[in-house]
Amino acid sequence: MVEPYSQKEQIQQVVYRILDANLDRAREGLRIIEEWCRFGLNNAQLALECKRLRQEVAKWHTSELRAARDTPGDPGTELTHPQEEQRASIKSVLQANFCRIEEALRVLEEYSKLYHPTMAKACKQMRYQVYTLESSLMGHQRHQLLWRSHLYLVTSPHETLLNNVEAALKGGLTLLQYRDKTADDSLRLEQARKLRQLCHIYGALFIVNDRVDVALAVDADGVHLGQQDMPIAVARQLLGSQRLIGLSTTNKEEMQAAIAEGVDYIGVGPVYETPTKVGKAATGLEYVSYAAKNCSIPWFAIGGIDANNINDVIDAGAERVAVVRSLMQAEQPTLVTQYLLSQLNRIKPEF
Ligand SMILES: Cc1ncc(COP(=O)(O)OP(=O)(O)O)c(N)n1
Ligand SMILES: Cc1ncsc1CCOP(=O)(O)O
Ligand SMILES: [Mg+2]
Repeated sequence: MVEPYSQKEQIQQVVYRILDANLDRAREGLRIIEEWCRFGLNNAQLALECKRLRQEVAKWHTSELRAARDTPGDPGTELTHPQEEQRASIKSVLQANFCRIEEALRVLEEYSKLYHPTMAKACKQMRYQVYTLESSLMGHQRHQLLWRSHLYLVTSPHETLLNNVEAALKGGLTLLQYRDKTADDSLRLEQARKLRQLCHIYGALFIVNDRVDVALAVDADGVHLGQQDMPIAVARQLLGSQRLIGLSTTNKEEMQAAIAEGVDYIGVGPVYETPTKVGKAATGLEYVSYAAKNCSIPWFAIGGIDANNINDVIDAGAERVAVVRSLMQAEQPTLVTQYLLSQLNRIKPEF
């Protein structure tokens, strides 16, 4: 006759099942992240780190734990949240899976204290390593998208702000800056949050003008600073290495200083005088040509650029432009976005 499990043994079986399920969960999540690093980013270093973590997790997946598995008796297999059935972008897939791995490692850490204290310590360490991996990967994604972005919409206050931005996103915009010099902070935060959410859905980068605190509060991808704003070194300390910092420049000295200070991109202009930035002298196309020859980081020509003159700016060497009025005041922002992008993507003849 088979002896029934004692209460202690029953609890041990439950702990083993929890450990078994969460070891699987952590490995699966890591594999999902690894596939993106490998095939999506072609980044061997990040893929290798995922693989190393996967193998470290697997080391703890002993036959004793596997033997406790009881899939038919698990009421959790049928439980899914509607959000799990659809994801808006690769970013959401990655974020959801990082969350899954981190939760699984936290569960492993707590329950393995009842099983193997060394395993608990190892899981804690792995959780911190996954946080580091997450921030490197998200930083990498941001930089890749920044380099791929050729049109940058800087917003101005507008009654239909969200609609205009969404229309531009529909036209292929991948980089947005929230700029409002007069709103009070509660409106600023509310709008920043909504815009960030919109950008998230469309897989676009979201940058906040001037305000590092607002950028952090809404988990923006970065901040855009001017020459009179917070020093870059202080902003970098607050934002960390994985978020983007842009800086406005009007001449070659400012450009070289910005590169030396480690900003991720610069604004080049105002190329033309503009009512959006009253009193700021135009740099002209000369500075655009200088940037084309000398700037090693992404740069955006800005100031008075529209569908009529974009080709002059492109001919002066610009591959990326930033606009306010051209899109914020457009009747059909989707069409204008598509037009500006088509001009920026036009193949230049090689001489
Ligand atoms: C892409 C880009 N370039 C330049 C600016 C101007 O920034 P700044 O000089 O700080 O002026 P304000 O925008 O704060 O008035 C920008 N915002 N974006
Ligand atoms: C914020 C800023 N910085 C330099 S020019 C400019 C405004 C550009 O606005 P517009 O595209 O409407 O001329
Ligand atoms: Mg500023």
